[in-house]
Amino acid sequence: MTMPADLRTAVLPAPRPDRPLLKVCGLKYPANVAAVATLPVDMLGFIFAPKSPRYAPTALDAAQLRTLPIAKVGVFVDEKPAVVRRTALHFGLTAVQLHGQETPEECAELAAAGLPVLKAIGVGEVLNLEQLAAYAPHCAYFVFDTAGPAAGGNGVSFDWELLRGYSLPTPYLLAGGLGPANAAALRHLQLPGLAGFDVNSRVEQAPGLKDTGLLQSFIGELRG
Ligand SMILES: O=C(O)c1ccccc1N[C@@H]1O[C@H](COP(=O)(O)O)[C@@H](O)[C@H]1O
Repeated sequence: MTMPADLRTAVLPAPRPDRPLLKVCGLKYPANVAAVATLPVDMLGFIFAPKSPRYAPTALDAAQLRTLPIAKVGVFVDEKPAVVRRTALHFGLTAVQLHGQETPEECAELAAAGLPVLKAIGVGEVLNLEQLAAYAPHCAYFVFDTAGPAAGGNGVSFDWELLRGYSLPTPYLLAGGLGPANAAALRHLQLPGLAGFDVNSRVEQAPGLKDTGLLQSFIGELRG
């Protein structure tokens, strides 16, 4: 099942030379989705992992998402590719973020079906870049997130210097505990391959409910 082009309401943004991309992840309430979509952000993320407190499908409005003219990224954890494709079609997702132990072959299968893949990589005290090479040809972006007790949304940052030696051609979003507390550091952060930032639990009032005021001040501080 290939994603029909006419059901896609947005394309996944490419890295920009003038500023870092910003993805706001973990949305679920339609009014909050609409409010965040008016901010100068590049991608919205929706969690389709049942164990997450940000699990979105029961609250989301599929018709709203299908027509929202912004890139929409569905986040899945070790989900069957057929289910990922069906969900993407139903909600009009632009791309999928695979946040579990998915293989390069699974990434390749979804990319071949017309769904750009963001592969999340949990980073601990070391980062094995050699293991990532097999994913690189099939992924639009990597998402480097802190390894932790939950698959994602742990709200904790890792040592970004681990990415200083990054040399793969795939750009990446930095994730893990990003928000107002580290906006100033992010503003000056320069790392090879860094395309932008992914914010989630540090910019919300409650799981799945983003704080638009906090986001506005974060964006202001990030972009100056
Ligand atoms: O947010 C979740 O609940 C979640 C659940 C399962 C997979 C991924 C999830 N979120 C992703 O986690 C990172 C970092 O989030 P945080 O800033 O540390 O809260 C982010 O990429 C989300 O996409």
